[in-house]
Amino acid sequence: MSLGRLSSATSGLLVQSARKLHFSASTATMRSVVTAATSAAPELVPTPGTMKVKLALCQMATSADKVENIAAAKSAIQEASSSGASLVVLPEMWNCPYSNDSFPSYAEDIDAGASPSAAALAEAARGHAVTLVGGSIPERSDGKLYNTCLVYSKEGQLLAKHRKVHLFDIDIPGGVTFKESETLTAGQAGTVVDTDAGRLGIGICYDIRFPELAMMYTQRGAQLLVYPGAFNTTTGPAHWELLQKARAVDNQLFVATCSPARNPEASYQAWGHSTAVDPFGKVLATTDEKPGIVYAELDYAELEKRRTNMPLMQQKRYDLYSLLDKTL
Ligand SMILES: NC(=O)CC(=O)C(=O)O
Repeated sequence: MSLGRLSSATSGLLVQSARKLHFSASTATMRSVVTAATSAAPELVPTPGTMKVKLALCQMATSADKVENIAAAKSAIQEASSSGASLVVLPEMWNCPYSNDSFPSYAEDIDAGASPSAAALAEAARGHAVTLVGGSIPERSDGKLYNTCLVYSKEGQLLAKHRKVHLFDIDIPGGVTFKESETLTAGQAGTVVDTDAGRLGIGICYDIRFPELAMMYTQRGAQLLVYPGAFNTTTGPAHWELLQKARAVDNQLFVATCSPARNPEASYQAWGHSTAVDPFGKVLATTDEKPGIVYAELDYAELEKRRTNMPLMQQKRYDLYSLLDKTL
């Protein structure tokens, strides 16, 4: 399945769901609402064949020096590959400090071929023959900025580009205040991509808080959800692991996150704790806030096992959920 077809199919799914919601809301009688709701069960795309994958989550130290950050990314990919990883993940915003002051000046135009960060990722993926989920970088496109993740094949071919769809705009007094929307624009589509390391659903950081996105990826047959992310010292201890376990258990698939290491000098204190969770909610591997690489062995046969033991997908009451707001 090509990226284009998967991407447009996924965004098609979004549009389709929106249409269904609109239809239910504008229907006058309960009878017609019931008709709409009973046809709401989504088509489930089967997961691809099973395989075992060695995953590496590169919790890089990042600084204000882009050249240094690119060199650090290359060296982390090389180390991960030398340790036998076939799937390598980088953190959110690995080429710059995580701040609205930095995003515009570090942004690169990927589509115009003017992106030293993207060129380095392609070269490293090809040179070390790894599937690479290249964290994210600020992308400039048509006068707008996006928080963008690039996925490369082991031949160095760009397979997918995911722009963070849920921007991180929060205000927790005494904790953390951040408004990505001051500089960034939200992406408009989800991303499911077939790779040599399985079918991946891609989200970036705050995207993990939205179960609907993960659920749609699951319906498209994803085996692993990958979230490059930079939670912080307020939300990290409270929600980081909880959300990963929740997405894994709700959807009975693997979840992986990759954070930058904490930089005590930075205005934004990243939580770190890059983690891999299995379909039963078990933490396979994790770390603290310091730089390092987290490795995990993923066996996609686990999805089938857990989904047979506990057939949640078949037991869902799609016929009921969209009626709850009418009947409660
Ligand atoms: N940085 C993010 O996008 C998300 C985050 O820190 C949180 O959800 O908490």
